Amino acid sequence: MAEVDHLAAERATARFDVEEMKVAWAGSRHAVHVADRMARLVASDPVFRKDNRTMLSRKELFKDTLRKAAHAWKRIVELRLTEEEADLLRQYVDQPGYVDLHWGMFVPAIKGQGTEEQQHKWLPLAYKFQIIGCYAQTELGHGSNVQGLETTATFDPKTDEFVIHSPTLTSSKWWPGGLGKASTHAVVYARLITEGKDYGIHGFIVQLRSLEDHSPLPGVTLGDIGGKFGSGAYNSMDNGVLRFDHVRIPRDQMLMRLSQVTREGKYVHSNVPKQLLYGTMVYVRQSIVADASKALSRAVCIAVRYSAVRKQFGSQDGGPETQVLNYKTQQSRLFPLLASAYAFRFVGDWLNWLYTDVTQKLEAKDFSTLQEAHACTAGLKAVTTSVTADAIEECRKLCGGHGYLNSSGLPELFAVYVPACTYEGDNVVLLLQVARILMKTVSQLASGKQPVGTMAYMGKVQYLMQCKSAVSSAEDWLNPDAIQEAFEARALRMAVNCAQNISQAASQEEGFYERSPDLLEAAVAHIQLIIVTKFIEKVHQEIPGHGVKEQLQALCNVYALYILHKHLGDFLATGCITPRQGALANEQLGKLYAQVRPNAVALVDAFNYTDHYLGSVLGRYDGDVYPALYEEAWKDPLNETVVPEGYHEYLRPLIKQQQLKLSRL
Ligand SMILES: CCCCCCCCCCCCCCCCCCCCC/C=C/C(=O)SCCNC(=O)CCNC(=O)[C@H](O)C(C)(C)COP(=O)(O)OP(=O)(O)OC[C@H]1O[C@@H](n2cnc3c(N)ncnc32)[C@H](O)[C@@H]1OP(=O)(O)O
Ligand SMILES: Cc1cc2nc3c(=O)[nH]c(=O)nc-3n(C[C@H](O)[C@H](O)[C@H](O)COP(=O)(O)OP(=O)(O)OC[C@H]3O[C@@H](n4cnc5c(N)ncnc54)[C@H](O)[C@@H]3O)c2cc1C
Repeated sequence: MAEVDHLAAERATARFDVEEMKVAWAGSRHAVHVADRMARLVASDPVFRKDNRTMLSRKELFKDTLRKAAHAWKRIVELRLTEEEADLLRQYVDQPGYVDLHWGMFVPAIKGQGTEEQQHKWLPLAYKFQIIGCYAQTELGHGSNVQGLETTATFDPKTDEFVIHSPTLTSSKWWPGGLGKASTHAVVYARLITEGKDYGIHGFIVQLRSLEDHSPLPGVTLGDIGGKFGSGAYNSMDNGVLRFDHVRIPRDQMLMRLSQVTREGKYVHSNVPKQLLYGTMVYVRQSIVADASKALSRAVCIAVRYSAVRKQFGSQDGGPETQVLNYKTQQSRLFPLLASAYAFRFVGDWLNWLYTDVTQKLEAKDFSTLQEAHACTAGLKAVTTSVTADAIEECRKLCGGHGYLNSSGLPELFAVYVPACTYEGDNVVLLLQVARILMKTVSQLASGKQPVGTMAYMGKVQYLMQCKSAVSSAEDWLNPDAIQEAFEARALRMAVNCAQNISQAASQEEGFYERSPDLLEAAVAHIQLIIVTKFIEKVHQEIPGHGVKEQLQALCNVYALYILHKHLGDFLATGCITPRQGALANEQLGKLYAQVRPNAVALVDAFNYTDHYLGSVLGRYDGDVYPALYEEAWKDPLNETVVPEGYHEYLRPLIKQQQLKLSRL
C-alpha cells in the first residue's frame, strides 16, 4: 500500500465494496488469493525486473528472457507450485518467450493429437523441460491457408521412417515462437505422403537440436526471423525459420490419434472429424480471449488512474484545475473501454466453460458441438483482440503526451499485444469462418432445423425479422430484454440480408466472395450479441458484496449501449430501432457515464494489479505520477553523460562551422 495516496479522494467516492469486486473479476476468492500471491512473488524478485526492458539490445533482451524463464522454473520447482500457480507466475513475469509455446501449444498438440502411447513417451519429457518444444505450422508462403502448406512427410516403408523435407523456399517454416533459438523439438505440420498419395496436413514430432550442445541436427537449418515491431515487446521471442533437407524420423513420431500409417504404409483415418487436427488452435484461441481482458484492463487501469491525477484548464480565477477524467469526452472514450474489459473478462470465463464442455463431449465421441466451439473461439478471438489493440492505442492518446513515453507502459503494451490480431488466425480470416457458419445456419432455417447454442436466437426468425423495439424513454434502454431483442434482431437481419444477396449470385462461392465485406460485419454483429448476452447473464446471477451487482449492471449497460451507438447505422438500416430510439440510447449512455465516474478508480483497483505488473509510471497505485516521470527520465542511457557521445564528431564541428561562416559576414 502506498504511503501517500494521491487517489484517496477518488477511492473514497466509490459506492461499492472493492474487495468483493476483486472476487467478481477474478472468479472466486481462491482466484484472488492465488493471483495476489503470485503477482507479489514476481514483483518482489529482482530477477523479474522489467523497467529497463525497452532499453536492452535484442541479444540482451533474449538472454534476459532465458534467464527469467530459468529462474521462474527454479521457483516453480522450489516452491512446488501447482499448475494454476505456475501459469499465473508465467503471466506476471510478463515477457513473451519460448515457455509460452512449449506449454501453450507443443504440450497441448501432443495431448490432443498424440495416442496414449505417444503421450506417455513425450509428455513427461516436456513436463520436466528435458525437451523444449514449439508449434511449427506456418510457412513463408502460407499461414492462413493451412491446407496450402508445402512441407512434406513422405513415408519410407523400407526403413519405417518419414522423410521430412522443405521442397521450396516458401515451404520454410516461418514465425513459430521459440523455434529460432530455444527449442529442441517441434510439432511440425506437413503433407503426409504414403504409397504415392498426398493425404494432406498432419502433425509430426521432430527433434531439431542436439540435447548435448544445442547444435541443429543434420539436415536441419534454423534461425531467428529478425526484429519485430516496437522496442522490447515481442522481440523477447525467438520467432524462427526452419528448413528440412530429407530429415528422417521414426514412423511413431507422427501424431497418430486422429489417423495412422501402418508398418506397411497404409493410411488409416479414425472415425473422427478431420478438423480435430486444428484443436490446438481452438485451445489457444480461447485462452487469447481471456488474455484480451487482461491486456485491455491494464491499459484502462493506467488511463483511468492517470486521468484522475492529470488536471488541465478550468481555473481562470486561480481555483483548482479540472481533472481530465471529468471531461465528458474523456469519459465517453474511456468508460466504454472499462466496460469492455469487464465484458471480455466474463465472456472469456464463459468461453473457457464452453471449451471444457466441448472437450468432454469429444472424449465421449460426441462431435455435435465442434462447430459451435470453432465459431465462438474464432469469432471471440477476432473481436476481442481487435478491440483490445485499438483500445490500448486509445488509452495512449487518453494519456496525452506522457502516454507516448515508454515509461507509461502503453507503447510496449501495444507493441506486444497487436500481433494477437494476426497470430492464431488473422482476424478477418476467422470472422469469415464465423460468417460461413452463419450462412449455413440461415440456409437450414427453411428446412425447420432448429439452431442451437449461441445460434439458437436464429430460431426466432419469424419474430426477429419483423419486431419493433418498444423503447420510448431513455430509461427503457436499461431493460435487458430491450437490449437483447435489439441485438438479436440486428444480428439476424444482417445475416439474412447477406444470405439473400448471396443467393442472387451465380454461385454460393461467388456470392460469398462478393459479399465478404458485409459478411464480416454480420459476423461482428453476431459476436457482439454473444458478448452482450453473456454479460447480461452474468449480471443476472447472484453477486455478493455491497453495490457490486449495481456497478456490473451499469457497466453491462454501458457496453451494450456504446456498441449500439457506435454501430447505430446497422441498427437503423435493418429497421430494428428508430432514429429516436437511437438518440434515447445515447442519452442513457451519458447518464450511465455520470454513474460510473465516482467509481472509476475503484473499478480499476478491482483488477488488483501490482505496480510491477502494470509497468507504468502513469498508472501507479498511489497516483504520485510527476516525481516518478521525472525520476524515470534520468535513467535513460542518453542521460548517462551530460555531453552526448557524438558531440565532438558531429555537433561541435557543425556549430563551429556555422560560427565561422557568421564571423565572416
Ligand atoms: C515458466 C514456466 C511456467 C509453467 C506453466 C505451466 C502451466 C502452463 C499452462 C498453460 C499455458 C498456456 C499458455 C498459452 C499461451 C499461448 C501463447 C500463444 C502465443 C501465440 C503464438 C501464435 C501461434 C500461431 O499463430 S500458430 C498458427 C495459427 N494458424 C492459424 O490460426 C491458421 C488459420 N487458419 C485456419 O485455421 C484454417 O486454415 C481455416 C479455418 C481458415 C480454413 O481451414 P480449411 O481446412 O481450409 O477449412 P474450410 O474449408 O474453411 O472449412 C472446412 C470445415 O472445417 C470447419 N473448421 C475449420 N476450422 C475448424 C476448427 N478449428 N474446428 C472445427 N471446425 C473447423 C469449417 O467450419 C468447415 O466446416 P463445414 O462448413 O461444416 O465443412
Ligand atoms: C507474433 C507472431 C507469432 C506467431 N507465432 C506462430 C507460431 O508459434 N507458430 C506458427 O505456426 N505460426 C505462428 N505465427 C504465424 C501466424 O499464425 C500467421 O501469421 C497468421 O495465421 C496469419 O497468416 P498469414 O501470415 O499467412 O497472413 P495472410 O493470410 O497472408 O494475411 C495477409 C492479408 O490477407 C488477408 N486474407 C488472407 N486470406 C483471406 C481470405 N480468405 N479472405 C479475405 N482476406 C484474406 C488477411 O486478412 C490479411 O489482411 C505467428 C505470427 C506472429 C505475427
